[in-house]
Amino acid sequence: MNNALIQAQNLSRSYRNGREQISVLHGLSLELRGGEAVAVIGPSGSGKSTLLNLLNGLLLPDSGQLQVFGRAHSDLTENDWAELRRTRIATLFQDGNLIPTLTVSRNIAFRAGLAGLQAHDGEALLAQLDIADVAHRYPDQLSGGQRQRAALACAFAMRPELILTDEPTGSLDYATAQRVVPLFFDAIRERALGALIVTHNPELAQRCDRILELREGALRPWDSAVSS
Ligand SMILES: Nc1ncnc2c1ncn2[C@@H]1O[C@H](COP(=O)(O)OP(=O)(O)OP(=O)(O)O)[C@@H](O)[C@H]1O
Repeated sequence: MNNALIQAQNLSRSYRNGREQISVLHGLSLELRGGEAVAVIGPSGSGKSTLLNLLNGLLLPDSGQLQVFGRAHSDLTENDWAELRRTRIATLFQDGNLIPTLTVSRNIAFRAGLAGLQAHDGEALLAQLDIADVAHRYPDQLSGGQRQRAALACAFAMRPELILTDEPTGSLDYATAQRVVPLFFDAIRERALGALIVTHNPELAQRCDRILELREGALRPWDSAVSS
């Protein structure tokens, strides 16, 4: 049985800027299974954000096939995508996705609530990520690293099956990253999540099951000898 969370074949996506057409992705293929962490690296402007946004339904491909949880993108309505983002796909961007008017605990409870869950493990998540002491604070009262860990706790609180993330450790100092990276991977493995991790952090990339490079519009297995 094929248990791929994502299957993409020959995807292409371009943008139009006035009369200029920018072809960003062309002939991109990808398969991601539950329990698998895949790192995506690539130069600035290569289309990494575009790819994440195709996979969470915020952008549509121009052509190609995309299946998410076994469903063809052409069969998914905007409501279906919204439901997937609420319950099954967590997207975690560098600047976090916290609601500024809610404390950290309430952000977690809210995120879990959207997925129809109660945040039973909210306190445990905060303790694991070493931010229990700031649970009562609002996002603008946190450091960049604390905010990023709070956003991570929110992403896990919704118990996603797929996590799409852009530099999940980008705002963390070295010591905090050393602590948070193993927790991040423990959470992925324990929950058998599929994770697509856009990163420039070699340590994070090396911990993934595969490293793919986005170059000239498509994903290829990363070859450090060629890329260096
Ligand atoms: N809304 C848009 N309209 C026009 N061009 C866009 C749009 N969004 C992105 N682009 C262009 O598409 C290309 C890919 O952008 P994208 O943000 O996906 O790259 P990236 O690999 O995530 O870059 P970075 O690492 O710098 O964040 C870039 O040339 C960018 O200028």
